[in-house]
Amino acid sequence: MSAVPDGLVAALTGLAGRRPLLVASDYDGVLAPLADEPSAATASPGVAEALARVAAADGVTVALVSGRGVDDLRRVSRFDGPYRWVGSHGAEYGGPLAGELAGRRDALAETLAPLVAAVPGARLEVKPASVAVHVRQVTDPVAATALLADARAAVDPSLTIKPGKAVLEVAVTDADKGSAVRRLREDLGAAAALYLGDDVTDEDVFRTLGPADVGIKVGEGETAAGHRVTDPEAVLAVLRLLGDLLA
Ligand SMILES: O=P(O)(O)OC[C@H]1O[C@H](O[C@H]2O[C@H](CO)[C@@H](O)[C@H](O)[C@H]2O)[C@H](O)[C@@H](O)[C@@H]1O
Repeated sequence: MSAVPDGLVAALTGLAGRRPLLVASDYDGVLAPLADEPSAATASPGVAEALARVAAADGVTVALVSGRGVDDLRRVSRFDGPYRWVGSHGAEYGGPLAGELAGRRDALAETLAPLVAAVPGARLEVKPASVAVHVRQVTDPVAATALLADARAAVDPSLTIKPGKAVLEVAVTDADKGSAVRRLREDLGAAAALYLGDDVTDEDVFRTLGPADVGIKVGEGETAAGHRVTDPEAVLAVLRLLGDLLA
């Protein structure tokens, strides 16, 4: 099977004629293969060039929409282009977050730190608007599942819980990627949008897409996206094809 299924080639061909066009993508598991350590998730070779080519087309805006904080996303991706940077699942939009959130986030980190410290391999990631409990490197699956359940039970139930791949995030804002992409579209007056994502939080975006848009789920699992590709390698093929169609 070709990396880009025929139905998706047709959809991208139609999309390439629309302006203004928003091309938005999640990062981890999409533009970068998943890695054991969050800081080791470097972008797939060729992706930076493919994204830059898409962004160079007239009337096209590329946006990076990540659960990571924007500073972290810039550092780990090493992308450097005329992109819109949306971080912290949409909470960081057009600039850093207000400082008062940091106190609530730090209190949350204090609550979760002892739980994480008690499970070998678990890791606590403190981000601008959330705290993530990672279990990718916990070798005992029972301990991993129990830690995620304990973390959920330990926090104020009014906080926003975001499950993901071997991770549970607790956020001090109720931002979501779907609202962020809707806002991007309004800012740009976009006639159509493309969105690529692989995880639970990306479904908030797929659910907002309309008939003129193209949603692409990367990998397995239930999705509201209209299209699917297998992995980040196939994402590179999609971006290269889109670059050709826009040229
Ligand atoms: O919205 P994304 O750009 O996909 O970011 C989602 C989370 O990605 C990172 O965690 C995930 O990727 C790690 C590196 O591959 C992996 O080790 C971890 O198991 C995954 O859950 C990041 O660390 C989180 O902050 C992001 O929210």
